Amino acid sequence: MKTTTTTTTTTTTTNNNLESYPPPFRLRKTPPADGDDLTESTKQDCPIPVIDFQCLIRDNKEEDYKNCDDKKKKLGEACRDWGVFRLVNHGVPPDLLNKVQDFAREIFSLPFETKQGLFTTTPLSYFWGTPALTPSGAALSRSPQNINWVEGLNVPLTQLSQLQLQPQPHDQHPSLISFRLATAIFEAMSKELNMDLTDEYSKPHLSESTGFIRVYRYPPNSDEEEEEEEGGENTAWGMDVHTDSSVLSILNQDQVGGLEVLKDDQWFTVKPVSNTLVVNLGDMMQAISNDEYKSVKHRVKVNRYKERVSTCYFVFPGEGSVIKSSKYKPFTYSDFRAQVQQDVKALGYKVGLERFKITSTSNTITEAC
Ligand SMILES: O=C(O)CCC(=O)C(=O)O
Ligand SMILES: [Fe+2]
Repeated sequence: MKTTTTTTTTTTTTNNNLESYPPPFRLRKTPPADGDDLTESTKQDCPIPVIDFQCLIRDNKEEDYKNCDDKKKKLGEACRDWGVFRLVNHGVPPDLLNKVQDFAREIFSLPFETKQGLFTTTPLSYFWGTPALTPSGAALSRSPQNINWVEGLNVPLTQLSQLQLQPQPHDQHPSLISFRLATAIFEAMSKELNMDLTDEYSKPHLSESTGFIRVYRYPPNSDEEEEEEEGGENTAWGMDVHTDSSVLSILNQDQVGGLEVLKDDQWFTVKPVSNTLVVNLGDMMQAISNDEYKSVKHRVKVNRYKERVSTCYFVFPGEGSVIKSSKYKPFTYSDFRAQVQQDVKALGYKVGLERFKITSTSNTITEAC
């Protein structure tokens, strides 16, 4: 079934500036003449749950908004059944979201060699071919056969103010807006889970200091040879199937589409809808909720003709805050991150929460293989 898609002010174009891409990504293909060049998946219906942010915050203030009750219930269902939802009425000025993306687009459009050398003196780090980075922002290496069709910019939330974004009034600063939004969503979830936020362990579940913002650019891929080999299917992945390590990941995507989430062994496209954000629950949220909520498996497909840009804010617990859960042995976020880094280096993939799971027979860590 075909559904209508609203368009944003941010334009998405076929890139003629091929030298801005990392060399393996410099493929070019002209979009079909009828202009119908979005992926098939962006034309499908989108069943991802929709959550009204205004209702979540009203509920936190203990006000009696009867018509919000259903929406609160919906939050619980979204977190339990999907691990992802679309957030509407989120209150983040669209101008600000566009500014961040436009700023990143300008940097992405610089020649590849310039981007590689530019960031020794700025808080930004540039990476490509993998989204797996060390804590200092360097890309973990990948084999050439296994590169992700993506390049990105990473900036710690605490250093965002050093970037030359257009000046904002103090309380409108992107880092403050991002953290406030994440905190409000987390509080609504904690309430839905009947978690006691006055508990000494609960407070540092979200920290401003460990969060980072990433902007990704996914170059188009329409490699004819790959298409023939795979019977017409485009085999390049912007991002392979994974779960986020975060508590929450808040995502703003442009109109190209390609993000897919897994539910009950079925893949669903998260259709781009302007002025909405996508909230993914990450591994930390799954652990904090004793596996009641789930960390959503997701992946990113690349478009054949158009590059895609997305911005993502990842929010984590404080480095040393202990995650206590009935399902996992206590661990800190830094323990978790170190384990992920070790697994990616040694095995080529993240094992994740399984590493910390309490097994039924013993309290030892479950081995990956
Ligand atoms: O670009 C996207 O839509 C998703 C990015 C993502 O999944 C990630 O960075 O973990
Ligand atoms: Fe992700």
